[in-house]
Amino acid sequence: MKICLLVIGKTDAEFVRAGIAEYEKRLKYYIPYEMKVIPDVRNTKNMSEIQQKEREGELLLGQLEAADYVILLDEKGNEYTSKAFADFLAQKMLTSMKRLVFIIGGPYGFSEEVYKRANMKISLSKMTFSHQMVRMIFTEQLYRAMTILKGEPYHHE
Ligand SMILES: C[S@@+](CC[C@H](N)C(=O)[O-])C[C@H]1O[C@@H](n2cnc3c(N)ncnc32)[C@H](O)[C@@H]1O
Repeated sequence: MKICLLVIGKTDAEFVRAGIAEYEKRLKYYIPYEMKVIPDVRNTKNMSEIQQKEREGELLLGQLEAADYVILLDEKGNEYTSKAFADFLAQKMLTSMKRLVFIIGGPYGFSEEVYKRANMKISLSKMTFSHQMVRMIFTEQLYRAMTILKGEPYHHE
């Protein structure tokens, strides 16, 4: 199984880029992983919030394959402990699933079409993070999950 993280727009802040790069490097020892960046539509046209969400939604859906299991990172999703999230990933790895796709929304969240396509929603907290920060926090949680599954000490440090 491969894990794909779909995000919208380049990572602007250098400290976020550095954090993502660090956890991506570590994660790749455990599982095939890639972060795919969808172009930020804000820079191309003067769009309303709804138009932007819909266009981003079309671009996100265009990246998906029919067999993908799609999980939205969303404040209104189910909350997991890191251990429960690791167990969830372990279950998915036991199946014949080829690709598990996590998606982080843009500044205004997801369009209705994206919500309809999703298999589930996961919340990292009840608080709202910037879509840029979420990519770093989530990459760290993926890495943490892998170390939990391998019984490595990172989770307790
Ligand atoms: C600034 S937030 C968008 C907030 C928007 N008002 C909404 O209703 O979703 C941008 C993206 O970051 C992600 N995000 C922010 N906080 C999150 C959290 N606590 N848990 C999971 N994802 C979060 C979501 O993917 C969200 O679409």
